[in-house]
Amino acid sequence: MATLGNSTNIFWHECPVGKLERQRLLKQKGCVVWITGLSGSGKSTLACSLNRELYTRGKLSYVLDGDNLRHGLNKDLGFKAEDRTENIRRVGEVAKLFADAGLICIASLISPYRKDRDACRAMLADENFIEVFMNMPLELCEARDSKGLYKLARAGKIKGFTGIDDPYEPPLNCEIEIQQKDGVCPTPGDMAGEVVSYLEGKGYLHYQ
Ligand SMILES: Nc1ncnc2c1ncn2[C@@H]1O[C@H](COP(=O)(O)OS(=O)(=O)O)[C@@H](OP(=O)(O)O)[C@H]1O
Ligand SMILES: Nc1ncnc2c1ncn2[C@@H]1O[C@H](COP(=O)(O)OP(=O)(O)O)[C@@H](O)[C@H]1O
Repeated sequence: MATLGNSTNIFWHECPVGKLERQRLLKQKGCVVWITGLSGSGKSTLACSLNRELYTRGKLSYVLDGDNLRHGLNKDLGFKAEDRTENIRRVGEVAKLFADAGLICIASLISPYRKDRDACRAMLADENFIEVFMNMPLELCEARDSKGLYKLARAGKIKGFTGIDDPYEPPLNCEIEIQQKDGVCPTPGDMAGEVVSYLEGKGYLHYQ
């Protein structure tokens, strides 16, 4: 019996089919690929490209995209610091469930605060949390401005916009960093390929 947060008198119920059996069934290992970076840095692009590449290889993955989750699970949250923290905590918990289900869970959120990302890492066995930093310059993200939000933020019409008047704390020890080479951004396929190579090398795409 335990007390956790506001929940009292609660018990953990173990099911007979466990993570190992699910992984054997799927012939892969469950993990979380956590993509962090500024708005417009290419998080959703990488998430979708990686999702497609894994599917092509017969591997099951699922994308948890920050923007999309704010249409449902997280629609009660805004962008002040405590809301972002709760947003990341919830997605971290959901991602943990997907990884436990045996899937390669791809979470793509700005997740601007280091302590929030580290808290998600701490929810999983360390090697099962693969942090991917979209290290793109603000100038590039702002020039892309695919949703017109940077323009609104610069005009003061959106307050607390990440990179403009709200902080982004880059990872200190991420597993993968995606950046421009000679001023050129890798293609979506190349970005996905880099993550697939990492997963392959660490044995996530097989189960023996
Ligand atoms: N104030 C402010 N700051 C940053 N982003 C904003 C803001 N207001 C709205 N948006 C839009 O919300 C998307 C980011 O949602 P996330 O859930 O990923 O953000 S966070 O991780 O909680 O910081 C983000 O989507 P992406 O561009 O895909 O990153 C924006 O479209
Ligand atoms: N590697 C890339 N090469 C060229 N354009 C890209 C690349 N990644 C993203 N983009 C473009 O940049 C814009 C923002 O990408 P998006 O994936 O929506 O970023 P985020 O999810 O981080 O906000 C989109 O118009 C997208 O097509």
